[in-house]
Amino acid sequence: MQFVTRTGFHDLNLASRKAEETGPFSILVSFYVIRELEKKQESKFCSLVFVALRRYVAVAWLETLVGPLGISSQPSEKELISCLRSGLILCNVINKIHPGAVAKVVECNSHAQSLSREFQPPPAYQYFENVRNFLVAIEELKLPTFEACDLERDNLEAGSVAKVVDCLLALKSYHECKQINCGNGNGYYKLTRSPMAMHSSTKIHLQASSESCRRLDMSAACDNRQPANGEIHKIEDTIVKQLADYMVDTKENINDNFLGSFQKRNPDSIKVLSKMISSCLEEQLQNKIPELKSVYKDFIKESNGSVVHSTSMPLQDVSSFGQFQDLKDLLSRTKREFQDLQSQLQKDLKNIGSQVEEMSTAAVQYHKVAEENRKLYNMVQDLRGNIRVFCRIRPVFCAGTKNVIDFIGEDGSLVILDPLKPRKDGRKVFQFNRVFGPTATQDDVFNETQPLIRSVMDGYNVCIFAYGQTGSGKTYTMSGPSEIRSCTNDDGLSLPDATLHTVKSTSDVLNLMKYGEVNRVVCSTAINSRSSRSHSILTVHVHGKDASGNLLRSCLHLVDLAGSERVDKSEVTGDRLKEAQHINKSLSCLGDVITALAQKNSHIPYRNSKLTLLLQDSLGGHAKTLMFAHVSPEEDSFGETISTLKFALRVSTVELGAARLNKESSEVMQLKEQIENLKKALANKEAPSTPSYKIKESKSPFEKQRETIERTPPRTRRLSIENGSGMKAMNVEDRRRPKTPSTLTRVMRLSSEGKDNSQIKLSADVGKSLPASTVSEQKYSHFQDAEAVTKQFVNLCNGSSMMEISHSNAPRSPTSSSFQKQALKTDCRTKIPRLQLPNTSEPQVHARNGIQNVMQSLISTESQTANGKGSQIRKSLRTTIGKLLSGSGKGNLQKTLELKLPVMRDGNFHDLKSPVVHAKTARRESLTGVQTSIRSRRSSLGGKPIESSTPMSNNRNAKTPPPVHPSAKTTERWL
Ligand SMILES: Nc1ncnc2c1ncn2[C@@H]1O[C@H](COP(=O)(O)OP(=O)(O)OP(=O)(O)O)[C@@H](O)[C@H]1O
Repeated sequence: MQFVTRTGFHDLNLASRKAEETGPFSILVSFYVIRELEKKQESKFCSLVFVALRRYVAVAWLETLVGPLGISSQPSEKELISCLRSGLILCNVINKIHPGAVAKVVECNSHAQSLSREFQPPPAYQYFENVRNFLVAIEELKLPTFEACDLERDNLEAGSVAKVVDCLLALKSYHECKQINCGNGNGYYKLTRSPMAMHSSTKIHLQASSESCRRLDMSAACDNRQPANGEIHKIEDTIVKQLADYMVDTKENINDNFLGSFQKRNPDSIKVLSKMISSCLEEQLQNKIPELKSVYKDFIKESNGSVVHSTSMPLQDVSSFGQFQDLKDLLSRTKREFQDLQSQLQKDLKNIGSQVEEMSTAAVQYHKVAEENRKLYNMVQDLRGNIRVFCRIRPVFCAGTKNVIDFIGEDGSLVILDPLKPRKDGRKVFQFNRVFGPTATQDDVFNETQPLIRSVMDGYNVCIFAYGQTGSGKTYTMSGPSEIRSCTNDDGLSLPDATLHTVKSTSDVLNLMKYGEVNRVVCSTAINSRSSRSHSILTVHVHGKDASGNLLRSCLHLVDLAGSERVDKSEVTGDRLKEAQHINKSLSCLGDVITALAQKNSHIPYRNSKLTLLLQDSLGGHAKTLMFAHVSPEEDSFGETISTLKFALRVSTVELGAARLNKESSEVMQLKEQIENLKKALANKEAPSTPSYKIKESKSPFEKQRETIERTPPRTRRLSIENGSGMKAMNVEDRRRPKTPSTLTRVMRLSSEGKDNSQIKLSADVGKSLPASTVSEQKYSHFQDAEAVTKQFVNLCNGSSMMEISHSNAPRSPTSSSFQKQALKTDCRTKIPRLQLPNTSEPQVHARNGIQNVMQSLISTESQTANGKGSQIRKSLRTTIGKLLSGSGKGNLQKTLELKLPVMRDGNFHDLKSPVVHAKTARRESLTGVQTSIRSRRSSLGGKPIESSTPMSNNRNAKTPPPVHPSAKTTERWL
């Protein structure tokens, strides 16, 4: 507002002072100005003006009771105090309101005189008595009082007159209230207090006296005045502006003329102003009371948690009201702050919630990743073939013995404390795949071990061995808590050599274990009362077929090693001492082997002890190996414990390579069987005493084929499953002889029995033309070349590497065939004796394909054995069989067909399965656009199809075996 901006503090004082000096109307004007100033928070100015206004009101009221006071109607503070100093007026006033309130009023003889002699102070004792009695009466009425000395001073203190005025106005309100309510005390009385006093007051007087009827004075607090209408509002603004301008302009000269001149200039405005101020006051009074009532109730409610039930509003004094306002402000401020805090809290909670959500998501992902890591780690471990190491700690037997085990982690960590060192320095940390504490049960151990046992059933070799100090619980782990051992061999049972027993049930295995334990020497030492004096190895061989007919061969070694022991501790002597030395020695050898394996040395000293020799396959092969490292937790075993754990750590670093599955597909098994049969047949041929091969009269296709062969001696192709020695007999001419296609002697007939035409039966009607109805293009095809057969053979193989076959570079040319020596190994250990096959000298033998050729060779060699000429195994057959046995060509397994060939067994011919590639034929046809004719032939190496009638010289696919030194003994291994 213009006025405010142009009015400083000095101006406010001036306005206040001048306002005190103006008449009633000017008071109203000033009051209005005050209201406006209050709006603009010019509180000091307002307060000063308001103090003056109240003083005038009080004086006016006194005069209505006791008549003229002899001072002006708008007296200064000093005038008022001087007037009241005798106390006579005060006593008269209160006696009028409350008769007898001051029983004895000291009448001053000179009172009348004093009225005429203004400003003459009466004797002190007089007014002192009166004032004191007045104050007592006021106190009894529980109205605001003042100090008697407030009337004594000539130099008035700030606020002292205000107290006197407050008291008078309170008395006035009381009087009015009493008049209204006829003295029943339940009404309101209006209590006013000087703004100065309100601001300085700090106490809240919550008095709900039934006697005192109190009312809140709204005049000082009202800031809610609303103009009656828009016109008034405009005029009001104009008046205020003019007043302000005037006051500022005249500054020092605001006096009684102020309003006069103002009225002159704005005669209508004065009327309006008067009306406006009156209505304003009334409105304020009427409107503010209920509003404050509710505010007050709210305040009480919020402060005390209780609701004030009263028909009349409990009154406080003015100071209480001021403090109430302050508290209200404080409350609203606090509310706002609280709301801010609440909203901030909500935000923070929201943020925290989202952060927690993020963290939980991250945690879930972390767990997933951790789980995946664990799987991958295990996978890597599997691929590397590390020996798994479990550590088991047996319980402490002697209570009170210090335990060296400090911590056992779920993740396989183990912390050992050196008893001779302080805890901080003596901690040694180890990490294994799993650590079983003293409370772990056999079930716990078994649950962790079970997957390995399952692996045995899947065809893997598994070795589980228990290592550790004597008495640390190896036998307990491997055999369980049942203690069925016997130190003696009373029943005479002895197992001098290990033998294999067929077991059909678990009890069979347990019985065998019992046998082993009975046979095991156990004796008492200073460390273990039932100390095992030997290693115990139980091997379970598993042979079986899975649902697909694949053959599984695996074994499980359960090794309970004798414990390493310090003889000074075990206190053994004599034979026990020797046993201990042997035990320690073999364990030391085991340690050497482990060290060599861990360091990947080229030489692994397996042969240094029977133990390591026995465990060779498990430690250096492709088995799955698990070690249980056993430790005793006692303090005095600390040295051995550390040694065991270090050894176990070294073991855990040994890489065995990926475990190998010992599974043979049914096709491979059948092929092996064929080879076995062939070997037998060849052996029969070779044996000089063996009678010549007799062919029974039979109407079977193969018998017909054999008859045909006899009638028309075929140009057999030399086939051999041979070793290098077979090359000695290789005829160079034979090797150079070109491959000659045979006449149509072999017809493949697609079997319609198979689900997908996957079986082809070979008809051995050599030399016979098949009826057109059976030799159709769909059902028959030529078996082109031995290599084609052997390639299919390879395709059928799913990777057994346990067989060893020697081979030489045999020629492809279909020359006279003969079997040479062949060496066959299974399981890398079982060696099948080489077969020496007789050579054939027949130059014009028809070429035979694949296994069929082998059969033909077998048949032909029957009559040619006497010639003593060595036959050759074709290089291609050998090579492909080699590949087959080394496991290549798995991928085509699904597309392969099976060839059934008749083989001779026990003097009779039986069907023998051999593979052919139907899919390959189809592919060839699709690529060349030429359908495979019965009469067309094709080199297995991709040569062009040739007619069966093509002269031998035209066969460009014929190959000559490379020259080989006769003394060469080349063997190749497929592992
Ligand atoms: N986990 C276990 N809980 C309860 N007792 C156990 C445990 N491990 C071992 N023991 C007990 O400790 C003693 C020694 O165990 P055990 O004979 O298996 O030790 P060891 O390592 O095979 O000894 P040694 O090498 O001398 O043959 C036995 O009495 C056995 O019952």
